[in-house]
Amino acid sequence: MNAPADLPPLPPAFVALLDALVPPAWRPRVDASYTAPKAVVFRHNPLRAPDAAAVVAALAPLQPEPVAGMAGVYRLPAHDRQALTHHPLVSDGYLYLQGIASMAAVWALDPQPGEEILDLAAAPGGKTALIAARMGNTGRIAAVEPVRARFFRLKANLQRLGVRCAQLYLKDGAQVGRLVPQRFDRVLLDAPCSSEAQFTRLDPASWAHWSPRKVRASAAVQARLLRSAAQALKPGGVLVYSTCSLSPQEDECVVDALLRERDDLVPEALPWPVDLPALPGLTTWDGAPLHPGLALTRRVLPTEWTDAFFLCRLRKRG
Ligand SMILES: C[S@@+](CC[C@H](N)C(=O)[O-])C[C@H]1O[C@@H](n2cnc3c(N)ncnc32)[C@H](O)[C@@H]1O
Repeated sequence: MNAPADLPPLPPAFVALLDALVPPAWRPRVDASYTAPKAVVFRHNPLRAPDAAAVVAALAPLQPEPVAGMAGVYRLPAHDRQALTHHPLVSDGYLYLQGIASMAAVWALDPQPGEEILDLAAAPGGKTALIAARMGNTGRIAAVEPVRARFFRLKANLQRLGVRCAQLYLKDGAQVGRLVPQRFDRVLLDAPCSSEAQFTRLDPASWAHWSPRKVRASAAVQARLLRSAAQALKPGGVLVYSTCSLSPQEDECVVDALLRERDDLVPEALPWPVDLPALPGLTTWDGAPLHPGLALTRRVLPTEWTDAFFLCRLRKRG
């Protein structure tokens, strides 16, 4: 493998973002995460088989390590990724590869059996399936995805994973709040974003479509979707907003704009299942103050086993 110095550098504008956001104590670990493949995190799918230990034992000779604090979640070294990805237990839906921060978004949503949940940007369906698992396939999930090819992938994934409580809608999520205002107990908006979490110096194609302009365009889409998400939420309900972007314009700034528009939403602390490398959200950016409650949001840092992720939980006043 190439030494880090021989790998292509990250885009300068992105390095400037890391300079602004990542404290010096974290920086070597964050920088190293861009130069080596990551550990593989996956979860047992209780909708296919109830006993996680029995399913995971059948992975032998692979020897996953349980992730402390998250029942049914495991980790394997990066070199086992191919073997796991092509394993029949994965293709048959008993196990699902999913980043730990991605799972934490569903922990933050905290769906309860029997509730009505909106998943406003659902494909390929990893979070929809985890919501269904947390609800024991009871209640109802409305899963929205406007991109046709991704919609059918969502449908196939949910079938493979044994999800029976989801109804799928091929639709622009920005319209949903207007069509069904104050309908859902909980709303997840895992928004389309500039996907900065996917950057790796091992593959410069990972940032080929990224630019500060793309960040601005993503932020505009996110703002429309978040407004719709807030409108679709019942009084007293919980809204989780997440992105796999590090840019504050796509994260705190989008939430800040919503909190300026509506005074019925309150940031809440995230139920945090596991010791993740994360920082509190920003309360200033680019010289401007942001809503102080944004300190309760979390920015998961990219490390050897985590991807960058932003998580925010809001409660609508009852
Ligand atoms: C980050 S991905 C969602 C990942 C998904 N929540 C999961 O865990 O598998 C964002 C999704 O939003 C979809 N999307 C893009 N524009 C949208 C819109 N206007 N309304 C709803 N979803 C949209 C994208 O096609 C993409 O599938």
